[in-house]
Amino acid sequence: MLERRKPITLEEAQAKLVALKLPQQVETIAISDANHRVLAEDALAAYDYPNFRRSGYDGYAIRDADDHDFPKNFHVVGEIQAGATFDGDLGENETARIMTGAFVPDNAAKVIMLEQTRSVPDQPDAVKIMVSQDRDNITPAGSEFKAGALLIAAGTELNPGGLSLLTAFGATEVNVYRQPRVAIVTTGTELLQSGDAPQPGKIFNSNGPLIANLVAESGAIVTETIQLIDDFELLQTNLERLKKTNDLIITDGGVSVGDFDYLATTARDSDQLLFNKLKMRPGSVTTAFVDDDTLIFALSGNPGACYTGFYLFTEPLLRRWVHQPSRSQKVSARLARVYPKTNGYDKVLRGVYQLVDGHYQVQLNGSDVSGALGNLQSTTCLFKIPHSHEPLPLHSEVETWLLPFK
Ligand SMILES: Nc1nc2c(c(=O)[nH]1)N[C@H]1C(S)=C(S)[C@@H](COP(=O)(O)OP(=O)(O)OC[C@H]3O[C@@H](n4cnc5c(N)ncnc54)[C@H](O)[C@@H]3O)O[C@H]1N2
Ligand code: MOO
Repeated sequence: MLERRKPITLEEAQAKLVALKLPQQVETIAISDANHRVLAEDALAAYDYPNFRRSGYDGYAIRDADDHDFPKNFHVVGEIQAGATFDGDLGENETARIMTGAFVPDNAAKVIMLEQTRSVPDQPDAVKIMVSQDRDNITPAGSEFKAGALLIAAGTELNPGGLSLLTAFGATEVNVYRQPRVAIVTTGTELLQSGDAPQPGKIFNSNGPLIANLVAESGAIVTETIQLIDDFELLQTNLERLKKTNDLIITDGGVSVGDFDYLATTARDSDQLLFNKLKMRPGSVTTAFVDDDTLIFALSGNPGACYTGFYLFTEPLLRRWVHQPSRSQKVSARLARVYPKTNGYDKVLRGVYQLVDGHYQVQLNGSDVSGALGNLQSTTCLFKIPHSHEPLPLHSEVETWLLPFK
């Protein structure tokens, strides 16, 4: 007997995923491993920055009291390299040669750039300063940050610039949200592995690497990618094993109504079935369920449907896990070419977009067939054609997701 499924819309399915409570786990990791990780607490300045008065130029430090009647000779009482300090004070008409980034003597008021000075013949301990300068060329202590100031807010995805800022305050570790651990299970007795010889009736497992790369690019950890023949016991054993050490499992294929579509049965018997039939194409069989506290996405085996389902449902959830919005940008775009087919279901098509005079324009990118994979490399967006008896007129506004990594 063919099991009847209750179809829901794309938006209803997305809302069910948004309603799922996700764990809030924080871990401490080395700064060197933190690029693209998401900060779990505000990072604050541990002290004033810079924490000493710094020279902005190579030159000579002088007192305010001596800043007049140029040109005149100064007695050079020391040389301050970047990294060194200067003990004591400058006296009348005394100066210290100073390097960019070096500690400025406490009673110096200005650094005169080297270009404004001349050596004094036969007097190695003297320098002639030709003119004064309007600016003091000194970066005051605490001028960029006061102790306790917010450096980077919690919830920010760290990048090389942010990590350099934390490092400037001596940080070696950082508290970030834990990334979800994701196992990928591709199913199908027809699947070959890359390196196998082509065989009649068989196809290469192209969705395995597709999903693995998409998961990794979304900021999650791929723990393993396995390939199983269609076998109910084998599937159950592997799911039981993977549930123990993963937050999420993404399966692919075997979720329709065929005799070997065992994932459909597994989903139906799970602790919480979220959805197993969508009022949309491609990917009408896209399924999500929770079993033993592990979220399982069962994506369609058809490559176009697998790709679309990942971006619509899986990617936003993986991003929410690490407190980030989806990397897809939702916009309204105008149809640049009529999509001539009419359909009883909403369609989410693989497209390409252009920005013309400030408006996004979108059109189908090659094939709309669920099993097609030739357009995945060049697809830059997904867009929705709502179900209708008439084709949408040219320039109609359509919901569009501009895809990341494009
Ligand atoms: N009687 C019905 N048949 C089908 C229905 C239906 O409603 N009634 N739905 C069709 C639709 S729509 C879709 S989509 C597919 C979904 O099927 P599954 O998700 O169960 O996937 P499979 O049947 O396992 O495979 C579909 C297709 O994709 C190829 N495939 C599978 N895995 C991979 C992989 N890792 N890499 C590349 N290609 C893969 C597979 O060989 C099939 O050609 O069901 C329709 N049938
Ligand atoms: O669900 Mo299927 O609509 O052909 O991808």
